[in-house]
Amino acid sequence: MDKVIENWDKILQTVKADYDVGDVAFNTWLKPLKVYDVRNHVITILVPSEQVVLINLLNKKYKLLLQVTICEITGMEECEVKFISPDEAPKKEVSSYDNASASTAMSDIDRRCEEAHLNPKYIFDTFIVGNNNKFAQAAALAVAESPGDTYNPLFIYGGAGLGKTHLMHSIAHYIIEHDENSKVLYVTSEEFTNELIETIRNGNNSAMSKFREKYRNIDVLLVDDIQFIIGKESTQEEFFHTFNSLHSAKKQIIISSDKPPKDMEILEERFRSRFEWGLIADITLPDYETRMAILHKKEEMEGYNISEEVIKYIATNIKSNIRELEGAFNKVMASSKLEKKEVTLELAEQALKDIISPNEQKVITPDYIISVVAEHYHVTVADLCGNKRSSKIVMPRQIAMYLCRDIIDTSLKTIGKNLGDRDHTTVMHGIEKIENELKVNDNLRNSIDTLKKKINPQG
Ligand SMILES: Nc1ncnc2c1ncn2[C@@H]1O[C@H](COP(=O)(O)OP(=O)(O)OP(=O)(O)O)[C@@H](O)[C@H]1O
Repeated sequence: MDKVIENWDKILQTVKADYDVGDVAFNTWLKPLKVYDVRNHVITILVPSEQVVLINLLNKKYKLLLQVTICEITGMEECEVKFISPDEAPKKEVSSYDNASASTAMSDIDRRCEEAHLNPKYIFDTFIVGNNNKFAQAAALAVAESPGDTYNPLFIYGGAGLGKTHLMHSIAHYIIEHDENSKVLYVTSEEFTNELIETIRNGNNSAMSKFREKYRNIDVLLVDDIQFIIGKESTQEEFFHTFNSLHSAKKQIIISSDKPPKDMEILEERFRSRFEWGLIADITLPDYETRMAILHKKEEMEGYNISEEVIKYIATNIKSNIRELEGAFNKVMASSKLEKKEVTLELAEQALKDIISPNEQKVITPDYIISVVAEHYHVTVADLCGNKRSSKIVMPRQIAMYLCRDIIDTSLKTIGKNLGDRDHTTVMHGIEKIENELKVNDNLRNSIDTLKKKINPQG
């Protein structure tokens, strides 16, 4: 056990060097893996939840390479590598021996990134730089290299699904990796609001002091989608004081929004001027070359080999949003797997017929709503469509049902079909559950509000 744990970093680095694994593939696939247990030559490896759907790929591409390298480095005669998802890790044992082992294997940096709720895939290495975002990327890197120094605050703005969150997480990852003492906190403005609502509801001073300590006693604060605090008075007030306190202590603040401060019509002047103190960087729509590069990177990271014709078809037709571009790519791949057919132009056209409309009007589909909800709650689309019953998955699943009905009036049957072939009565129950909860739960109302604006910013 100890030998595998002790040498885990070395094992991964050796696989990388000996088998020519590129940086992006390494950071995406190998780096997040943790040793969970070693027994009778079986090495159980914990796969992070976002990658669970891709366990097949790990088995196909990396299992053998890991087995050979583990034997080489530890001197074991033979071993069997087994990948498991966090859900399969037996709960009882996690709290004792194996948990200690797993956390030993997890580096301090990984732990801090996980605590900061950062998506391991959102790093500078996986961010494609094009004409649409090169200024924002350069500004982000400059801030990451010397936080609190040059541009404070950094204000990144742009339309939905264009990479603001990816860039913010990249900054946070970079700072955590390069400064072991830095205290970095990433929140969406929705999380900030919900936490404040909860604190106010508790109604005691110590809860409020705790909240303030959490947000004011840090080195870097990243607040995503600040536009959602507009009009929420207590949240604005609290954020204003948080901002002032951090800024005057020369702590770095990074904010994202869908518009520049000057166009945020009902933003109070005191915020507008503060947001303009530092640097404002925009991200615009990606051009054709950038869309192609993003699809190629996705193809490389997920280990596919798709014809150029199909990639061009997707890049030519999906122009407005990178989240949709990725969604279209995923849909084509899922269709090929489901129908057990090769990825051809014909298959892509068929798979995307609901998304690519002839008159180029933006179409909101149930699939798109499901993907936005999945991303928002840090779960995968496969989780929402699958059978897991943990509350972390059930609630977002019911929210997806509710939003499909509420925004595009999808029939119960179609919602069920899109969410893993569920029965219409299950869907009806899910929707009712959310409707009832909305009557009494401020946090949920706030979250649904945010999701609706994300899905249909013009709505
Ligand atoms: N330049 C890029 N290179 C690679 N992937 C990108 C790039 N820009 C965006 N993406 C991907 O597109 C998806 C959507 O990006 P992201 O969530 O960062 O958008 P956003 O601007 O924060 O959207 P929203 O305003 O709706 O929250 C993510 O999966 C992200 O990794």
